[in-house]
Amino acid sequence: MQELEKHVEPNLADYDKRTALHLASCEGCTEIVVLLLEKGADVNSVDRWGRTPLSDARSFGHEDICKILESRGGIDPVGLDSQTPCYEIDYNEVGMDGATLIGEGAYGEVYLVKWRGTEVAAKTIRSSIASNQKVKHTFLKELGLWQKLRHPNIVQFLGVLKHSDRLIFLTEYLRNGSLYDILKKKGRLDSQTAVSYALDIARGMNYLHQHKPHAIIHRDLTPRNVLQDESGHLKVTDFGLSKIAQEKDAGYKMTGGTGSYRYMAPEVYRRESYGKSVDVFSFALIVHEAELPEQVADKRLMKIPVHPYPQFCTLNQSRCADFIPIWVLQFSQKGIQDGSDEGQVNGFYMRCVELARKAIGYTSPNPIVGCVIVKNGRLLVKGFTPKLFSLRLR
Ligand SMILES: Nc1ncnc2c1ncn2[C@@H]1O[C@H](COP(=O)(O)OP(=O)(O)OP(=O)(O)O)[C@@H](O)[C@H]1O
Repeated sequence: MQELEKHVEPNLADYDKRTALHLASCEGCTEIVVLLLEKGADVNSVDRWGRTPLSDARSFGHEDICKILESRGGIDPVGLDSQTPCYEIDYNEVGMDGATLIGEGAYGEVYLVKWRGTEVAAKTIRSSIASNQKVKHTFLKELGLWQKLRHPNIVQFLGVLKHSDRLIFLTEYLRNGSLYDILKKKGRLDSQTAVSYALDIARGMNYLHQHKPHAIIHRDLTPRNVLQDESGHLKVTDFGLSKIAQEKDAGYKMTGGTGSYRYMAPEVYRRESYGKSVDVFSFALIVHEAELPEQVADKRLMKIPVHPYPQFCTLNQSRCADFIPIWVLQFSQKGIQDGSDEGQVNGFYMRCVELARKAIGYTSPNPIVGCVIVKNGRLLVKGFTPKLFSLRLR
């Protein structure tokens, strides 16, 4: 303190590039941490091992100092590799006893709970999944990545519950449910709504694909993983978690019933190498499902069988990018016999097939989802009629 009073530079570092703030954070000297920050110490000074003062405060369990550093913009770049990479929330702060069950997915149940006076969603992970240490580590790593993301079309991650015998994490709560629920209720969407939804999803996905230093690939983009907020906007959730399904002995069973396979690019469930285009594949299928003509949505879409593995039509055996879900192809070949305008419906499906084909065959490093939203302020999805899909952005 005396040295600081004598105007000694607060960011002075030793041979290992460790500053006074690193030391005070390790030692749990709260007052000195506050003083150093007041005197202009760099909250994110990085030592020889890549650790910031926040990394040190976390390692030594000085929670009050962590809060101070975080409130000043402190980050923990090594956090992802530590045992608990996620922001932790005390179990006792969350009223799990009065929780309301919202739904259940492949990972476990989802509850509506209150945390600090706010309604949030608590996602519980089955013990058959979380009891495998390797799987749990992968899970926490994915959540650690999720917690760093901030975007209006991405569901906000809040933290992991500590002092809980189960693995539970909190996200913001979206009271309008999923796009799956919306499509089930409405059957089909008018073109303006479909475009606006497509834009929301595209914006969220574009943010994930532009993530640095590596793109975040969703791998399991489905209408169930797109939720709607009170204002009607859509947000993407659960990205990266399908990696768990790829862990050996993960205890994870992808729910054919929820239809994940229907939207999943073949490369993913076949565990082949893949890139951003697998999300474009899913995006394309969701967009044309949302925009199906009414008669098709009512009489055909609901009858699409859910396969444990979808049947795929091979156009060219050598490349998995040439697979098209058979139901898209069947519709395009058979047409509709229920007194509808056959030519029109056939034409629509041909465009769907074309779009799916383009999406899965897309190999350029430029994210096609990004292209969708930026072209001259208009939404352009090739394969759909420009009239429907080039409405002005809001
Ligand atoms: N943050 C949230 N806010 C509101 N409802 C949510 C939230 N997260 C999930 N839900 C709802 O909880 C239910 C279960 O969600 P969950 O993500 O566990 O599984 P899923 O996505 O339906 O299926 P799968 O695990 O096979 O992808 C869904 O009906 C979903 O709408």
